Amino acid sequence: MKKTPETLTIAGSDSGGGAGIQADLKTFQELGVYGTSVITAVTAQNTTGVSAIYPMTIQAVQKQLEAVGNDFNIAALKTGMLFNPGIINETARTIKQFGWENLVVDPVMIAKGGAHLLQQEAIEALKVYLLPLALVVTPNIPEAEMLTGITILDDVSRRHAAKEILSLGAKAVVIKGGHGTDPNHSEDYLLQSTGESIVYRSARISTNQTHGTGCTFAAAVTAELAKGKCLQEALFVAKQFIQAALSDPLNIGAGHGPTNHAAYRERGLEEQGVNKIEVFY
Ligand SMILES: Nc1ncnc2c1ncn2[C@@H]1O[C@H](COP(=O)(O)OP(=O)(O)O)[C@@H](O)[C@H]1O
Ligand SMILES: Cc1ncc(COP(=O)(O)OP(=O)(O)O)c(N)n1
Repeated sequence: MKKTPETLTIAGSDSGGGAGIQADLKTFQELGVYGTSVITAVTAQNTTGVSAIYPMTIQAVQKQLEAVGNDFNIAALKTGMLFNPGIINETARTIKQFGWENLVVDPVMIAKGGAHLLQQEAIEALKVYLLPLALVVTPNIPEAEMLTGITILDDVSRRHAAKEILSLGAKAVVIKGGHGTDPNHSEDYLLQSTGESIVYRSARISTNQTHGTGCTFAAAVTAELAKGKCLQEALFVAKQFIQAALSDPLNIGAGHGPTNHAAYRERGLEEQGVNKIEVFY
């Protein structure tokens, strides 16, 4: 009997479909896993920005988590926009209750247009309650800076920030390079609690179709973990997936358009040219 791995995303809804729950479910589907979802907030959002945020009540989050936990066999899960300390506490409590492993924490804080998707006072709750449960945390550069107070200017400060995040209890951290200053490359830096580090480097694609890159990347990692890949392999596939999604733009909307979630499946595993991923140990 065919057994499709079951996954969960705990995140906000993006009415524009490029980030949040919508990006996660599309990515899960593309990578061949079954996706369930717990919605933490509804955002009114399109490619030009976020115009309103409606957080769910803690009870609404709790009921969704229970419904999923009582019926599905979650092989891997991710968190995205969690918005406030109450939702974070409830999420952490339930993850422990159901014994869910393979947790990918994408510490979503600020959308591209500047909207705050995490309250300032929730950063502490994220650090104290959620990060210690994570198999991997996937901050972008500004999020890593907010979590640590360290300004990331070069490889040394990036490693320093990664170490600081590991000290909060996560087993691994990937500081993503989309906000980096290298005009030619985007580098994602993995540091594991074992001390092992890997750099995943791709060509930087010149495009404004970048809405939801972080959500899509973390969802791809989650899908691959659910299929039984180790973290290092899951990150490699996720980097390939996002590179394909960026290099074949859909050109939708007037602002930062969504990435193309179908590109990886449609174009296959192109490992040359713009889709080449280099790995440095
Ligand atoms: N212009 C780009 N070209 C190539 N890869 C990119 C580009 N922008 C982002 N990425 C990749 O997308 C993923 C998400 O990174 P990032 O944009 O830093 O996250 P976020 O969306 O959370 O801000 C990473 O794998 C990063 O390397
Ligand atoms: C509902 C929702 N969740 C997360 C985000 C942020 O997504 P991200 O992948 O970091 O992409 P950008 O906002 O930076 O494009 C969001 N916008 N909405």
